Amino acid sequence: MDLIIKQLSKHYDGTKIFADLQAELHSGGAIGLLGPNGAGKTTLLKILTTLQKPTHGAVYLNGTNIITHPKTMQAVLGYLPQQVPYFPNLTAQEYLTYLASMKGMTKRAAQKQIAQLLQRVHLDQVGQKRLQDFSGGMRQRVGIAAALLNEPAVVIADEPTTGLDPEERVTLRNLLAELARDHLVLLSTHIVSDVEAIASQILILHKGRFLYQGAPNALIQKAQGCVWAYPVTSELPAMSQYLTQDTSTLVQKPEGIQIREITQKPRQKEAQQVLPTLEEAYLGVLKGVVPL
Ligand SMILES: Nc1ncnc2c1ncn2[C@@H]1O[C@H](COP(=O)(O)OP(=O)(O)OP(=O)(O)O)[C@@H](O)[C@H]1O
Repeated sequence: MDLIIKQLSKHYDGTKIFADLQAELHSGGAIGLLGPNGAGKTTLLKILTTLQKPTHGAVYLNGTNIITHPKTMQAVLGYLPQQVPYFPNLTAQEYLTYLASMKGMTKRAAQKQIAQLLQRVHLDQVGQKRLQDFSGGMRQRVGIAAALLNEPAVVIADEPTTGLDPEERVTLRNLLAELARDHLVLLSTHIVSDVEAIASQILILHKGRFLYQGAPNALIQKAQGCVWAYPVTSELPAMSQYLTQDTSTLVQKPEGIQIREITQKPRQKEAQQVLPTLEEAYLGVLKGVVPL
């Protein structure tokens, strides 16, 4: 599966959200769309899912423009929206059966597929429980099962891990990673560790354009020389003096406390260059410190 984005722009009431976006997305490894709050990730995903029209531009799915031929995308799409529709009184099984009938599946096909999907998202033991008794992570997994009804080839998930505890987040992203083996999986997030764990390609959307697209490790390489660390000896309450810039973080190490700074010119003489994390590389891109 190939999804090609060509000169895509979106304006709301004359305000530009993004302009002239270009990208080539291929199946085989999840694709992470990263960007701060308000960058336009949801707007872009809604255009890719054909829920919204762009102001200009085209998106080709295996060569067909889905802006002019939305059914081409709708026929192969599984979408996990930011807010999974919530029917508290339905059991997981009832909810999925209802959605399957909306998608025109026969009762028999639906029953078989729902049983398989509940197993795939590790909810087969609780299929008869009401959604009101599910945790946030379990509801997100019901959302994934719903997105996978009718065996879509493209899965698009909008901030799927937001609000989940660390264990639920790992379960969900492992599920997305597994799906990415045989689906085109695109997920948006502002949480770098989500894409770090599963994405083979990342797109960074900021100030209306893609600042970076490529492999996560290539971004880390670009950020070499932009992250510096130095030890500090003060007690924790006095640390705030080192953290006055939003490019600095405090890190607890077995040997003591370190300040890590994203900059080309460290302020402290004793600072040593260190290997950037993906999160630091991402922040460095947003702040214009990492040369692209
Ligand atoms: N229907 C709309 N009309 C006008 N402006 C809108 C509309 N929908 C979104 N916007 C604006 O577009 C910008 C991008 O919003 P969007 O929800 O796409 O960002 P996002 O990256 O998904 O953010 P978040 O991570 O907070 O969900 C925001 O400034 C938002 O206020």
